Amino acid sequence: MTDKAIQVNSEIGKLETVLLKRPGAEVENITPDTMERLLFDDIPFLEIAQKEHDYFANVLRENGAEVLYVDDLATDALSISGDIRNQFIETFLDEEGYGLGSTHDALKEYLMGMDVKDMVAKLYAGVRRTEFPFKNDSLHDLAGRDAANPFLLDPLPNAYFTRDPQASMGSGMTINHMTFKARQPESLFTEYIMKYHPRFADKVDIWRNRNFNTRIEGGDELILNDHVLAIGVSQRTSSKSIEGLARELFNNPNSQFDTVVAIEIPHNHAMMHLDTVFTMVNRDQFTVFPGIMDEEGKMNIFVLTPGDQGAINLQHYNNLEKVIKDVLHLSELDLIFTGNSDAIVAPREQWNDGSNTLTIAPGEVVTYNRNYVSNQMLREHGILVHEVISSELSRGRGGPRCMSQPLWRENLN
Ligand SMILES: NC(=[NH2+])NCCC[C@H](N)C(=O)O
Repeated sequence: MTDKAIQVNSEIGKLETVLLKRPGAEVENITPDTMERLLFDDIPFLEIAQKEHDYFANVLRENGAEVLYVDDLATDALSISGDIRNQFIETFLDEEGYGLGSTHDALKEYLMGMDVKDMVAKLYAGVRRTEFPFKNDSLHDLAGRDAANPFLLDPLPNAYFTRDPQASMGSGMTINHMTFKARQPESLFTEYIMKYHPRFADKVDIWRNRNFNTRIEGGDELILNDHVLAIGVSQRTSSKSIEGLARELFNNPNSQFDTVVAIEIPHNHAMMHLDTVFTMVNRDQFTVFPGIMDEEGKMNIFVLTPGDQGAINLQHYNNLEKVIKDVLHLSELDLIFTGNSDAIVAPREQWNDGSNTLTIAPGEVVTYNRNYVSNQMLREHGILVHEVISSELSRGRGGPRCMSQPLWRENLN
């Protein structure tokens, strides 16, 4: 591989290029009945969510980052040829359970008849039964389906959390098999972008593809430095995927990663990913939600390193501070607790992604303005905080880190 298209050797190096998805019609295709299945706690007001998202994108641009939009890249990649488009639609429909039959044929005809940009927007927004003249359902299409669901293809309202379908890691990426059906199609877009978009094709190491059936999501994948990762063992990422990824990274000559810190966190909706409770904001500073530790401050942490003949060594620890200091060779570590560890403020601000900071340079972060206690804590610890507006975006349970996929960060010296 001559030139690289991805360079992410830390969580904190100056952000140069970032991938976002502006919330679209998909967000208005959530209903009270589907909300839970679609992983939302409320229905955002799209117009305001878009304004907030544009504000976020502008803060990143003003601070020197190139902002790319995933739907634009997908449109470019799928515009390359009818064959690529055909293959994509066949896979998409097949994964949605329309491998053959009259619904498959009708959906395919409808989607392939669109302008590519509209087709991409439609796949994110979802396709309703009543949208196009629909011939007879076949038994195959109806059996086992929820007849009350007005959507033939469900909307993908979580797409604006671009962190999760994949994770940039060194010169490559993991393209993720996501946990819930509601999000699984999202990483198919990443796969096609990485495979066909001229900016990325043949320039990205794929450490793990989405065809594995064990789950992993980008919110759990933290790049602590050019050879150490922290990965959450969580509702969304299994120990099996972590082991598989570690094995690949330790044995692939293009990878420099030799240490994976697997951090077990509670399996629940408020803390679905490691980055909702633990993020890196500077070389020796991290945010932490106190609720991930027991009363004695302990938790389950496993450090994976290469063993003999492709095996993996595993060590168990329970003190997060000590492990991070060891793997990063630091003498001191500053842990900044969400909501100042207050019994009410900490869980409230964690719920609104108070720990989900996006670091745009060492000691410089983007956070939601609603988490004012955590933001104040960050400032008191010397961090430069850029606040973004957050009333509607936060209803999907994700913050600035979740809403961004760095593709290029300046290397630290
Ligand atoms: N990296 C993150 N913390 N992402 C948050 C994703 C939130 C989204 N509603 C989900 O449940 O999947």
